[in-house]
Amino acid sequence: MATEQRPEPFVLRWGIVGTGLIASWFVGDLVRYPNGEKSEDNIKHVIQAVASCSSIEKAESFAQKHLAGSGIDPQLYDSYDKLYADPNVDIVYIATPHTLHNQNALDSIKAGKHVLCEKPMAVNAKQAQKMVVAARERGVFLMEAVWTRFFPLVKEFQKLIHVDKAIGTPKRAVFDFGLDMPIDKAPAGSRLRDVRLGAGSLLDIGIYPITWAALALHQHPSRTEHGADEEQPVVTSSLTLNGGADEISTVVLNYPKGQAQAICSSTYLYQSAAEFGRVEGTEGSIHVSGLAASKPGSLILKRKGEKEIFKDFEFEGFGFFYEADAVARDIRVGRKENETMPLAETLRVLTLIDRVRQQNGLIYPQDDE
Ligand SMILES: NC(=O)C1=CN([C@@H]2O[C@H](COP(=O)(O)OP(=O)(O)OC[C@H]3O[C@@H](n4cnc5c(N)ncnc54)[C@H](OP(=O)(O)O)[C@@H]3O)[C@@H](O)[C@H]2O)C=CC1
Ligand SMILES: O=C1OC[C@@H](O)[C@H](O)[C@H]1O
Repeated sequence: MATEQRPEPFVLRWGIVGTGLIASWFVGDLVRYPNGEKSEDNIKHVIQAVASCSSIEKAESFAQKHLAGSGIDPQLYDSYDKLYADPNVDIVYIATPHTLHNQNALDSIKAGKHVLCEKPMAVNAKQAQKMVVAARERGVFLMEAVWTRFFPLVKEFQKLIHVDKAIGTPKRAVFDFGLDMPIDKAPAGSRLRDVRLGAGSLLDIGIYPITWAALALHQHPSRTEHGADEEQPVVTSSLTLNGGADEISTVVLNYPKGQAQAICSSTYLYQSAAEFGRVEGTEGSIHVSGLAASKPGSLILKRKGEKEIFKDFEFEGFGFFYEADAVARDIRVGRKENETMPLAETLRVLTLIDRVRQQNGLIYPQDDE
């Protein structure tokens, strides 16, 4: 009797730049299923290298804490440049504060590496545009790591709205991301407080409600097949600044073509309710709950005159494997950008955020560069 052979997996070798909070969540998820158990597509992620710009000890301690026992033994570096030069690294995951993303990505691209860059891809659209041009010229993959877009719940959310038309025509979206971590309590020099590192709730967490508004009101799930509606909404906004960084943001988006509006808010002063957002349409509404707007866990579909439908999407881990698998699928076939998080969408959202910042005098030192 012939034994069934599992085909060789597609192996993607990651280089991790920065050893802070998000890097630990990301690698934790990737080593959770080291042999592609979670992957539908026979993909295997390997943490090939980890670099800390602080010290080799910091890289060692990161690997010890987050990779020990996983069977993965990454190459450790005390500089990002050494990691970019490592021929065994296929893709660089940039997990540094916002204002460093631009330089880290340009350096990675120059070294011929694919790049997955944490959100926001840059502090402004001008910087992001330079990154896009550099990646295209070098012929490497580039994506902003808006991981939320890759969750099965989000795919279902978009299908319900745009394919099934379950709530009729979507008219209004209200999404909030609040965290109880006031700027005054953040350590001096931390990325949450220091404007030189891009501090402020809008760039850090306000980006998610703006994402939800787009998903709800104007983005078809299979954009390239059906043609993207790139309508840039009219923006009205208000920011409350503390020490030059915004602690509260409210952004109202008006989509004249769709006769629809969104209210997107963020704050560092208060934890959002579990139900962090809803979209209302002519026939009903969809309510989304979870740990935060970045990590939704369940949704409720309420259709007028019908029983509510609750859908649970909980899973183990943070869920970064959905994003990582999507990136691997692209790289496996030579795609240079991702359909779910296209570069045009990164630029559109950052242009919108630039507008909000202009309206409210939120300036970062890097805006002059
Ligand atoms: N997708 C998501 O859900 C999340 C995304 N993020 C994004 O990830 C990025 C990093 O956030 P987070 O992990 O919370 O940040 P941390 O401050 O925890 O970590 C950032 C790391 O970047 C490196 N770094 C390089 N230069 C500096 C510098 N001048 N100051 C501080 N750190 C520096 C350090 O690593 P080393 O010294 O080892 O080089 C540091 O540990 C942000 O852009 C954020 O928006 C953050 C949290 C969640
Ligand atoms: O999901 C998140 O939660 C915590 C924030 O500081 C982070 O940047 C964001 O992406």
